[in-house]
Amino acid sequence: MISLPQRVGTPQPSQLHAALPDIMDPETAANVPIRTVCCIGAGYVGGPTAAVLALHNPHVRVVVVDRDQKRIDAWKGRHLPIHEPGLGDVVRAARDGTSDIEAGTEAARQPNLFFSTACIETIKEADICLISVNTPTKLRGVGAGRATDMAAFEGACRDVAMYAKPGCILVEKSTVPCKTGQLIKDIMEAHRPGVVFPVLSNPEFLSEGTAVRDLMQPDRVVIGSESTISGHRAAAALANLYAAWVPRSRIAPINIWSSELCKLAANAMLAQRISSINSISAICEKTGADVGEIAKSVGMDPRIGPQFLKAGLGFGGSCFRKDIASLTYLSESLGLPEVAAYWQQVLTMNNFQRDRFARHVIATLNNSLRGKKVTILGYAFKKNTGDARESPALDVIRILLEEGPKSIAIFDPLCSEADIKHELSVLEKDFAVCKPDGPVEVLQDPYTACADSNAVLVLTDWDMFKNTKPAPAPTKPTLAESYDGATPTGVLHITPKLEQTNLNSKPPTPPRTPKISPLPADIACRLIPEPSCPIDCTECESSVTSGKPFEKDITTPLHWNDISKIVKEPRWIFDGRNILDPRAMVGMGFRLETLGRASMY
Ligand SMILES: NC(=O)C1=CN([C@@H]2O[C@H](COP(=O)(O)OP(=O)(O)OC[C@H]3O[C@@H](n4cnc5c(N)ncnc54)[C@H](O)[C@@H]3O)[C@@H](O)[C@H]2O)C=CC1
Ligand SMILES: O=C(O)[C@H]1O[C@H](OP(=O)(O)OP(=O)(O)OC[C@H]2O[C@@H](n3ccc(=O)[nH]c3=O)[C@H](O)[C@@H]2O)[C@H](O)[C@@H](O)[C@@H]1O
Repeated sequence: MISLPQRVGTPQPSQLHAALPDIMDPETAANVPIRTVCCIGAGYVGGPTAAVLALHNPHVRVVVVDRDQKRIDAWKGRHLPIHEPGLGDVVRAARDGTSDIEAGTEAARQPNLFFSTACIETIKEADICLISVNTPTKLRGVGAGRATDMAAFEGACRDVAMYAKPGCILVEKSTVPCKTGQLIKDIMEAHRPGVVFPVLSNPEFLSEGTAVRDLMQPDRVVIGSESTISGHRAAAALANLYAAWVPRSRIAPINIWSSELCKLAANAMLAQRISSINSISAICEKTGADVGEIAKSVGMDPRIGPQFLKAGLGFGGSCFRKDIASLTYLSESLGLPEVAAYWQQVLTMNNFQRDRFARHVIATLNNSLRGKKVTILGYAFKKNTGDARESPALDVIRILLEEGPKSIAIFDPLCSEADIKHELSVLEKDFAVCKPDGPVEVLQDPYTACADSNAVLVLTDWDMFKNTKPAPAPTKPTLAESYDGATPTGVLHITPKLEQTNLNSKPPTPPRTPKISPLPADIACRLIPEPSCPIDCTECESSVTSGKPFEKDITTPLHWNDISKIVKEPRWIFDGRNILDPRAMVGMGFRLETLGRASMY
């Protein structure tokens, strides 16, 4: 059990402390001018958040620091360390500045986004420090497997406590257990007794693959603060930075404990919907009901809504599982075992889903994988990201390996071979996994991966794997269909739609993706050209001299018809994401198994 501080959560300031300054009043923010922001942690949250913040606050210096030199170098270079639609342009505008259109008429934008490993020096200069370091699950010791490992977070707080200017605002951007604000105050007090460091909670709600859109047009920006004058002033200063592009009506000042807990609650509730529909999918398979039809009809009830009702292998990624684990641990620590058990069941159902999928594959292949090749199409935990962390594919592969397959070939359009192998290395204690000794091979070409395969498993919902009929394109792209994040004033670029696959012909190659940019047109047209990569750049997929773009191809549809000719009879396909059109697949000679439908194909 963890011992939580006994101080009571702060009541709503507006109700009890009429004399406190109004957080949403720009006048309040004027008391705390922000010139330098330090963002600690240059990962999936820190990098994009800092870039969007810098883009919209050109007069504020934003410095992202990380201990990982390689990551920082990547942020400074042409190949950013993470793939997010539109992110490259945002980083370029803020990091490199823009050129004048006509010298003398319009001033060029000066660079105001910087990346550095000089953590301490940057913290010393900062008016505000956003902590966006990793907060994974503890692997050993008290609470192992459930409690949050706060080592990185505490380390960052200590650095701020020791080196920041008095009055520097410390912001929890990482997802942390409820009451972490108190822990921070205790760390600050231990290192700098008597010095005021306002602490805010400002959880991040972005999703990978749509991070720039989510940051550009957030549903809400939650700012949790203490009910003190300094707390309110600090919250007003942070709100003011966001107000540069977010309508103030979408900025929600709340009490700090609510803010910390609302992040865990939001992730838990989203994950709960996925487990709920997945539980129904298991019933569907035994009854002849179709989970897709159920999700559609249930989601038409406006009280329920259609989102997060897609049945499949269950949720993966670095956050849902660990945040629910953290919530169950918190509940138990508070003496609420029933609450802990309730949320634990969401995780149990998630494991059940991928477990029964993998076991169904094995059962269908006559309960033996000896001498057989299995192909995994898609490793990323969802489409449009190269993030290989906590993918459902890992659990599926673990179960398949128990059956001693001849080989497992993996293809993912974006996840790097190194990242996939790093994830698979956790299996090494039980199996020799990767070649040359083990059976697993990561391949760059989906057709080579599928050749001579006894079963092809679709484990990520990549658009390029789909063969379903797209919805008719609207005359004007909606924001969701645009670059995945253009601002209303920005340049809208339409993501190419996949054409319907004719059963007997190759799907047409879509037109090359137009350049995608979330930037307003006047900035987009003034980006400073990036220097070419050196000819031997290891990050480039192909040499720049070949004339090919160096971005990985995530749009060219897979030619299922070609795959039907190279896999082994009876051409088993197991669709773990329900993205394949059964009739089209059967028409090409495949035998298709899906989740949430009785097996009839
Ligand atoms: N990945 C996502 O989509 C989202 C993540 N979150 C939360 O945001 C936090 C960060 O997540 P990610 O960005 O995915 O993590 P990440 O692992 O991609 O990045 C964290 C970075 O922090 C650096 N770091 C750790 N300790 C440091 C220190 N003391 N000084 C300087 N750098 C340090 C690491 O080197 C790493 O590069 C987590 O709490 C996560 O739960 C919240 C919303 C979305
Ligand atoms: O705290 C976080 O890290 C973030 O976690 C999720 O974002 P993310 O994990 O990037 O991606 P999601 O789109 O939520 O998908 C998570 C997993 O659920 C799966 N999923 C999603 C939706 C669905 O209907 N069915 C389903 O199986 C996805 O395939 C994926 O494996 C939340 O959506 C974000 O709001 C949150 O900020």
